Amino acid sequence: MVTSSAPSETPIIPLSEALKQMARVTVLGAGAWGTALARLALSNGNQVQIWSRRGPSDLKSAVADADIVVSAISMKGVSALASQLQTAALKTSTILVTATKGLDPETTRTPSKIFRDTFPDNPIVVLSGPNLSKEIEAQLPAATVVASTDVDAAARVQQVYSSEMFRIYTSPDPVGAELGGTLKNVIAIAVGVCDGLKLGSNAKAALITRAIPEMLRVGVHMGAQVETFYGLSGLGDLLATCDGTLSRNYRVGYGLAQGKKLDDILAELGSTAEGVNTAHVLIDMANRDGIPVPIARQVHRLLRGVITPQEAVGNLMERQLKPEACDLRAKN
Ligand SMILES: NC(=O)C1=CN([C@@H]2O[C@H](COP(=O)(O)OP(=O)(O)OC[C@H]3O[C@@H](n4cnc5c(N)ncnc54)[C@H](O)[C@@H]3O)[C@@H](O)[C@H]2O)C=CC1
Ligand SMILES: O=C(CO)COP(=O)(O)O
Repeated sequence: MVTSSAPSETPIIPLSEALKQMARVTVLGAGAWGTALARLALSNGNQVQIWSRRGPSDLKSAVADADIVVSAISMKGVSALASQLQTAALKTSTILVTATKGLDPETTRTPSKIFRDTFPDNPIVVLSGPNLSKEIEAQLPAATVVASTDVDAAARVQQVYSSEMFRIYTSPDPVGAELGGTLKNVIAIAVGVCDGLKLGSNAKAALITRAIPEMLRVGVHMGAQVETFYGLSGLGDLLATCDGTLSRNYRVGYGLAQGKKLDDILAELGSTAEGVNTAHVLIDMANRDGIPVPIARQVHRLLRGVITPQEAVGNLMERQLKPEACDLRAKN
């Protein structure tokens, strides 16, 4: 039997009881992830509707009665969507869940920060973890994190989404949870290059491991908690996304290593690979604030066509020698 809730001193609620408290859920975005999140909520007995910018329903009526609004659109649309939602006069009791993994190109804000700035009175929850949508749609077991500074809102989303096939943990660190999911996309591009060049298991292990201090440096700089990066939304998502061809970001790197053009790879994918935009935003931030991100920097140069995949590998291998110890304030 699946149970909700976490610490041992809190009462354990049988899932069947939790499901009686069904919610009205509106999912924004009918792409791969929005569709999967709508299905998960529906199969738990919730009342679900899905809104998409090209669909027939208007946003205002789609969110009017919602207890929970889940935003699962690409990063490029989040800022405009938040403004549209403001016009739609969202109720302040509505829980806003963001499932997007990206950074705003104009402001470097995460989606939860955009929603927080636009809706200061609404509970904001981040949903993030190792959740390749194809596996979720195939009803394979998965786990994720719902993170919020509002403990009750996180618990409510946990209850609405938890099932025998989708295990949900709460966290008090929304920024850490969404940054883990966002930053690993850039690393997945690097790992795709590594595999595409057939550099072997040693190189891949080194790349993934060295990515962790890099992600931590950015995370700490942006106000995230270190331990979050060692959980499902950090290390967990990094491993899932770097595992192979189910990840679109990995496929971007793999294609580049095969000599394909970025535009052709993206056209072939036909869906979102957030790591491309994230690399640009991240490097702007790293340059501005002096954050060392050596792997992301090589990915960025490769995406811009300034270096070849082989040169990216050489540039990483030939950096100045140093101790391994992970200094979060390292200068190189
Ligand atoms: N597919 C997956 O396995 C997972 C995806 N995510 C994240 O979810 C987000 C969406 O990804 P997918 O659904 O896979 O991508 P997708 O490419 O399948 O769908 C993107 C969706 O965003 C909408 N959209 C794009 N620009 C928009 C705009 N300007 N205004 C309104 N809507 C807009 C599209 O109409 C579409 O519904 C990304 O940030 C991704 O990193 C997170 C976890 C898993
Ligand atoms: O975030 C994801 C899995 O957790 C999806 O990864 P991709 O966007 O690389 O397909």
